[in-house]
Amino acid sequence: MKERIEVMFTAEEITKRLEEIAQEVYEEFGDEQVEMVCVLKGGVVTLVELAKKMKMPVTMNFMDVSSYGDGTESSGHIKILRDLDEDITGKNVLLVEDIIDSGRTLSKLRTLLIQRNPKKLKLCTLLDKPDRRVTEVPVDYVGFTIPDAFVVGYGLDYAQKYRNLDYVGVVHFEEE
Ligand SMILES: O=P(O)(O)OC[C@H]1O[C@H](OP(=O)(O)OP(=O)(O)O)[C@H](O)[C@@H]1O
Ligand code: HPA
Repeated sequence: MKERIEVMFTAEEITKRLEEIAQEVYEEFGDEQVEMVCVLKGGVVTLVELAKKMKMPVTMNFMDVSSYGDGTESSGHIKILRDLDEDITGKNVLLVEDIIDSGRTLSKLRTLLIQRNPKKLKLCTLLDKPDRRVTEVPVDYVGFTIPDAFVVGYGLDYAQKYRNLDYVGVVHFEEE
């Protein structure tokens, strides 16, 4: 099988949407400092690109959780592989993800971070796939709502590949 990638959102469309989200975030936090928390690995591209558009002072921190193997199916388990290295108590926190699918990852992370008493916690995802939702989670900023298709690019992978694409595309699996 070989993979063919069909463009869903171009680099320009994503950039424009992230600019809009940065503006919405500014309307929420104003000039107060925001701790941007990235969920590795997929969230890293969105976090970096969004951070460049933010108008207030931001700091960055990283968590690594795992819910998927090498394929396209959720394992149903979330493992914290790396935790934040700073306390978020009393801070404005913006959790940045690449995609919400079943909702398990973000829901679990949200519960975990709320227990640490941030001043405010807002959730942002580049992509939302509501058809696949198993666990509801309130998301504050959504880049694009997409149908149930397996997508790659802009941080998202298939078997660890394609994270570096500057666009988001649907993967089609074809006979060689
Ligand atoms: O809503 P869910 O069904 O929980 O799926 C979403 C999660 O799955 C992907 O991460 P993955 O575990 O594949 O790790 P990665 O970011 O390192 O690719 C994605 O980056 C989200 O974190
Ligand atoms: O569509 C997807 N692509 C890549 N990783 C994912 N993790 C959940 N959904 C997806």
